[in-house]
Amino acid sequence: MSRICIMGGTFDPIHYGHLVVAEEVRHQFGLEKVIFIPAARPPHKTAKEISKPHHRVNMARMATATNKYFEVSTIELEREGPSYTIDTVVAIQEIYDVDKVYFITGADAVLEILTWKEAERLLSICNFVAATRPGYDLNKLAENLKPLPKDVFKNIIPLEVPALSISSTDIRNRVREGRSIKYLLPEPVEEYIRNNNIYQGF
Ligand SMILES: Nc1ncnc2c1ncn2[C@@H]1O[C@H](COP(=O)(O)OP(=O)(O)OP(=O)(O)O)[C@@H](O)[C@H]1O
Ligand SMILES: O=C(O)c1ccc[n+]([C@@H]2O[C@H](COP(=O)([O-])O)[C@@H](O)[C@H]2O)c1
Repeated sequence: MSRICIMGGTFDPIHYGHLVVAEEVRHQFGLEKVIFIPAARPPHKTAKEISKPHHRVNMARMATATNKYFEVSTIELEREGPSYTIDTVVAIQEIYDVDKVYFITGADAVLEILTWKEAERLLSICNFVAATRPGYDLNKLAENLKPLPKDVFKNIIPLEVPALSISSTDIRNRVREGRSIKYLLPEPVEEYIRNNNIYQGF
């Protein structure tokens, strides 16, 4: 039975914050594969702010090309409607014949998980890794997720990762304002953003 992990995100664009979290989880849990899954329509974000899926997929592919454990799946782009994680996890479990997948979130996302579709069921079929992220306090996890039964809450595994105060929002703002994005994301992605004029009009 394979041990695989999903890193879901809007990835607009993918950056070193995502990559360092994914690599840390892969190594700590001895996972065979990390599948980056760009969301077609992230449930909590409005469509007009988001770049076209093919750009986000291309950037994710470039960023992950040098890590043999990383791959990118377009599974959420092939589905209609909002990209709910519960649907993705169930589909991945069927495709890979895994018992429980690991799903990675940063602290900001996991602190809001009770607003996700079928949160309790999702947490009971997954191992959820909650990575530390600068600006968000994982110590609030127990307080925020108090309504969850204890045996479900225990499926959330907090993990300290090297702190990178990088966000896609900041990168988009920098591009729009003509500021440098060097060293915040892999060079091929930086070049792709430049060549395709992404984020200029955001
Ligand atoms: N610097 C970071 N450190 C830890 N986790 C992160 C970091 N950046 C993103 N993540 C996590 O990666 C996942 C995907 O994030 P997402 O693609 O929305 O990036 P983002 O930088 O948060 O984007 P935006 O600024 O547009 O909201 C989320 O679970 C998020 O918490
Ligand atoms: O399933 C949900 O209801 C749900 C609600 C919000 C976010 N998510 C997922 O969480 C991941 C990170 O989301 P985001 O918006 O921070 O990029 C991404 O894979 C989203 O599809 C999922």
